[in-house]
Amino acid sequence: MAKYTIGIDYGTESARALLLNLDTAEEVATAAMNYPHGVMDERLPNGMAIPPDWALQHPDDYIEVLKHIIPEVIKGIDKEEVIGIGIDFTSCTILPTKKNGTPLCDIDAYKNNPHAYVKLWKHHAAQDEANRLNEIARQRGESFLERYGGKISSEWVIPKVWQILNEAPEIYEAADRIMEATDWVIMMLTGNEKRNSCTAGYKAIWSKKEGYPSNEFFAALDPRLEHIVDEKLSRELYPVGTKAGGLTQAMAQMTGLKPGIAVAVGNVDAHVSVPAMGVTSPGKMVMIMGTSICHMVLSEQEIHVPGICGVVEDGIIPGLFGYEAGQSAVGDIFAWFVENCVPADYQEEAKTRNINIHTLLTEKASKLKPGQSGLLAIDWWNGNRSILVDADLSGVILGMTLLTKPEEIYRALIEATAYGTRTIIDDFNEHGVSVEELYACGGLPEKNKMLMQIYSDVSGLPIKVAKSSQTPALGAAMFGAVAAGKEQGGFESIFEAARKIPKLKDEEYKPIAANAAIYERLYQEYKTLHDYFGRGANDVMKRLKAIKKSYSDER
Ligand SMILES: Nc1ncnc2c1ncn2[C@@H]1O[C@H](COP(=O)(O)OP(=O)(O)O)[C@@H](O)[C@H]1O
Ligand SMILES: O=C(CO)[C@@H](O)[C@@H](O)COP(=O)(O)O
Repeated sequence: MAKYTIGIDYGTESARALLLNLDTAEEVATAAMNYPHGVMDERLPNGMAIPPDWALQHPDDYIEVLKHIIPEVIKGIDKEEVIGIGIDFTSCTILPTKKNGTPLCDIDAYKNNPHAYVKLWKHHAAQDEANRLNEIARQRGESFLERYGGKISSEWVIPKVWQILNEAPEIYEAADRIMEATDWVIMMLTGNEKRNSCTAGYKAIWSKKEGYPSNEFFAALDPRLEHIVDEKLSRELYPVGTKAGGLTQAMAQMTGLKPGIAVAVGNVDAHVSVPAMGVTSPGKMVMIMGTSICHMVLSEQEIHVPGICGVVEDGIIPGLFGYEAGQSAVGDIFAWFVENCVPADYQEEAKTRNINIHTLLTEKASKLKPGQSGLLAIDWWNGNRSILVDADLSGVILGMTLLTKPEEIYRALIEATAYGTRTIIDDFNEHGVSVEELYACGGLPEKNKMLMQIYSDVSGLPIKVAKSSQTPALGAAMFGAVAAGKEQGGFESIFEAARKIPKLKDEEYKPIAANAAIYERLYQEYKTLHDYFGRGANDVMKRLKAIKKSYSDER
């Protein structure tokens, strides 16, 4: 009898399911569904306006998608053959719930309060709280700061929860639990609150050696936060690959699966992608390239690298220190350009030729040489995650003239994101976490070869590409097989899974020397601007943002 597992990848706009044949390593079927409520960044379901920099989701969507995508991938196989499920999620994505897991936004008394909903990873409205947290942590000499590159991001658990407390204390009070969405879905699937140590490590300031920050630290932030860990989070955490429990009868009925099959503890999209590319050793950076990019590296040592998102022992692969850095907008910047800045004759040409605007712009941009447009951009359309860790920074395009063409701007934006990645690679190398090769997965490597060549030219490194178009879902399915265990037909460890399952494409991108030489000069210019706008020499971006905010405060 064949053995299968299912991986579910919860992305920003949609969830994807993948059915993996454990004997042949074949991805038998995939299915995707957009979240019915999408990303709520302007209005709540009742039409109420949401302030700027917010990004919410509806937790009911996470269950709704399962009703459709799981039955779709298991069509045609015997459900007895599916032995496990793993999931991965965008993170840090959190929600307030009652003790039994009921989300507060599903309770009439709270459904009109935006703080009762899921705060998506790219909710950037807790920057004030993050700034205060960092200030207080620095004053107190808190050792945890170093593990997180010197700063805690506004995207993470504590700033987000503190924002709830500041702006909606009644929601903080009513929440018995504040959960990562990945742990919440696992609770819904198994009935068990078994939280994973990966999200706690990267997003909630927990470490295997030191645990959470002390209650005194939380009290120094706000006396009402003193017992946040025991009252709203949990000190009981389980390493990735652990079985969280068996699939409940109700969920089995809803999805068409067999009750009791193994469900792995929750995981994160970027982190599951590392073994899903076959990477289980140092020196190789895995880039998950889509709306944003996450940069993941392993090392045998714990080194404090400034500006990264974090280093967590066992956070990606057991026995190694897992490093994460990232850019909070990449594909999203190109999407913004396509939606807002493309003239009618380009739209018309794309329509006549039946190609999408990205393809048209890329075709035109491919004819340009590095530096030929005279443009240089900074990629901070959604703030800067690494290495400045500042959501209040914004984008720049420099060098525009009356002759500047859309494809020149499009290429400059792609180059800007490549410089952002180069800054991160240099930061790791300079601090002793070596990056010698790049491994790429996600939507962008599939969609844009020019972009991949630019990344190789700008970084000066070769790039290998995943064969799977659903690498996170594949990784989640691999962890599902580890949770099921060898006896059930799964795997003994994630190392065994990473040896047997992943495949790479034959094509590999290699730097083109002539391009790399010009990009080196352009990158030096980027670095000068990066430090000028990003390190306090000129805080114009923050001043502009403050003026902009004064309008929304008036409302
Ligand atoms: N041909 C293209 N070239 C560059 N970017 C593209 C192209 N087509 C789509 N995109 C961008 O890819 C992103 C989606 O990437 P994908 O990996 O599919 O999504 P996600 O990050 O949500 O998993 C969008 O932000 C979109 O703007
Ligand atoms: O930050 C993380 C992982 O730590 C990601 O979940 C976040 O960047 C969202 O990724 P996507 O762009 O939705 O693939």
